[in-house]
Amino acid sequence: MRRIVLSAVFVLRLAAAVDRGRLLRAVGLMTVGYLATPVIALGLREFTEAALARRLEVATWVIGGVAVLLVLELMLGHFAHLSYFEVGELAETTLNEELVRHVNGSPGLERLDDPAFADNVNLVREELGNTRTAVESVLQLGGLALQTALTTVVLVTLDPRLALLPLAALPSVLVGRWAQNLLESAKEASAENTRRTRHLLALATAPASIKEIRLFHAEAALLREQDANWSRTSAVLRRAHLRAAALRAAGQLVFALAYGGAITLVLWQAEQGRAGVGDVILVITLAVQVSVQVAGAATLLTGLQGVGRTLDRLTSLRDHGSREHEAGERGSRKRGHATPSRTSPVPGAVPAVLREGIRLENLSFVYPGTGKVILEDLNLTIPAGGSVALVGENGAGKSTLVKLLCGLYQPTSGRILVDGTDLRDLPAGEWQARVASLFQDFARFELLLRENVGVGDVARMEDEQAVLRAVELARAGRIVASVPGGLSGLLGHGYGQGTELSMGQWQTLGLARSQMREDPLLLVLDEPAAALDAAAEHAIFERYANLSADTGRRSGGITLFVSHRFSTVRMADMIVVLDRGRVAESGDHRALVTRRGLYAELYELQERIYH
Ligand SMILES: Nc1ncnc2c1ncn2[C@@H]1O[C@H](COP(=O)(O)OP(=O)(O)OP(=O)(O)O)[C@@H](O)[C@H]1O
Repeated sequence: MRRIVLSAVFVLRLAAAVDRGRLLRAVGLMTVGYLATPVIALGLREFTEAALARRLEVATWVIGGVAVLLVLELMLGHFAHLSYFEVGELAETTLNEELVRHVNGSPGLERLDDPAFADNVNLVREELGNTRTAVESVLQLGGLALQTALTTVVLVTLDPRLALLPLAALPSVLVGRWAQNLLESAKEASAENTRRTRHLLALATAPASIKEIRLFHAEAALLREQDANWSRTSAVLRRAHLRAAALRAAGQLVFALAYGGAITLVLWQAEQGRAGVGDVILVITLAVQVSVQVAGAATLLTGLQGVGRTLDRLTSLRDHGSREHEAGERGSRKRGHATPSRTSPVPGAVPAVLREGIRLENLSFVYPGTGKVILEDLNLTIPAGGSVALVGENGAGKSTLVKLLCGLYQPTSGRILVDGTDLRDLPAGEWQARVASLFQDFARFELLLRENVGVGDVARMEDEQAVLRAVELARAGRIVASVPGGLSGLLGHGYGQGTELSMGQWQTLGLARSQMREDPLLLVLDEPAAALDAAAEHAIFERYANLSADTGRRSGGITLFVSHRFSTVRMADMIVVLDRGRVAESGDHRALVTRRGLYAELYELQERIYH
């Protein structure tokens, strides 16, 4: 019950914060509407008494009044709905924004690797839609409470024993909540199975997997697996539904007995001459209203219980963020954040121009929540203004190193020094503002083409010249020409009939995105040409080698790229070979070939295959 009360208070506060005026209007309209219902019952009693006594004029006036009240009840409900519906939408938008803040609330990705956090995010995303109706539920509950109170007063004026009628409705409410808890536990117990069933359905219908599924004729196997999953889930749910139905029936039985008792009591009083026919009609009408009110309240309470759970999850996301923040503060105090750096003019400030470069000192990394060492004791100096190629087998740790350099993860031990300052001591947001990137798993922003590219530098997203320059640098002009509407053309089928692009074209736009920031201190291109043909990749790297020399001269910026194609890798000023999380060797192409180590072996192997 405490959770429901807290949820109701939270929802009302949120609604008042987003639109106090609309909320008050809805409360006023609903109060009048809800109070009309018991008054209608009183009117019906007066009408019956007047009609039976042949006081036709009074009967006509009363029934006219009842008709007006009925219309008012419906109209006010309708107008109240218009108000609270909009307040509900605004409240949901506010909570959506809060969710987005929690997911993106830290510069790193660590929180998304925490399974509990990721699970909560998924559940909140699925359930947030329900909070839209929470404002309505809370107001309706308030209205029902008022209505029941007035109904009880009217019943008590007839016979104090009739006050037991609304009380007799309480067991069905309590039992209803118990039944709901049973259902929720069953849902939670089968949550993993339900998610698996949904995942299988998504696999069988998503454009990304459908080609392989069709060619492998895997749809029957997927359906069988989905059926088996669903049978397991539905067995658990069926048992819970049966028990919940039995409990609810028991609760309703108590009320049914009280309902029968109330009618019998008033009929007996009528027989004794202590109550009129109008009173009998009044009690029958009010008893029906009480049962409707109680059933309504039980449903609304169940809904609010669900909203309470969503809010609990949101709170746990919020707490997660605070804990992370406190841990970060403690960490930076421990490292003595205030110690002035030797090379950085302002302690903790991102340098405007990179002078020395980036140094890795005994850098090791383990993904949070896992025990596997991915990078181990890396020591490396990447000079300012140079281009670096990272090579190594699949799973060697190249992308992981890239993510660490971007400040998306913190080293488990060791340091990354930017011109001598520990990256952890630089404001993460400021560092990331000087990083331009294209990741292996680049995003397909299904937006306008201008936005898809411009998001690489949000401040200049609408600057057509800046976007065109980035397009030109990435050689994406032909894509712009082929999309109807050019820069203003919509991409993808995500929410409209935009132009669908090939994988290589999406990636080329990703490249353009990475060119939006001028003079980045670090440009990372993680297999930026995996979806491009060899000639296009070669041309792009040649261009980037020249560009990085330009950027290097201006800002000392480093261009770091990951590639498996050695014909392009050889252009880099420095090549770093990673082998199972360690630096196997580093140097320029000539030095590494002369060394006749792992690089020379892999290079010669590719040369033999492709020439
Ligand atoms: N978010 C993550 N959580 C846990 N482990 C991860 C995560 N991302 C990557 N790994 C693990 O880290 C290891 C290195 O992955 P990484 O992507 O850095 O390799 P890579 O050298 O870039 O490989 P590839 O050439 O295939 O892209 C892999 O074994 C992978 O399973």
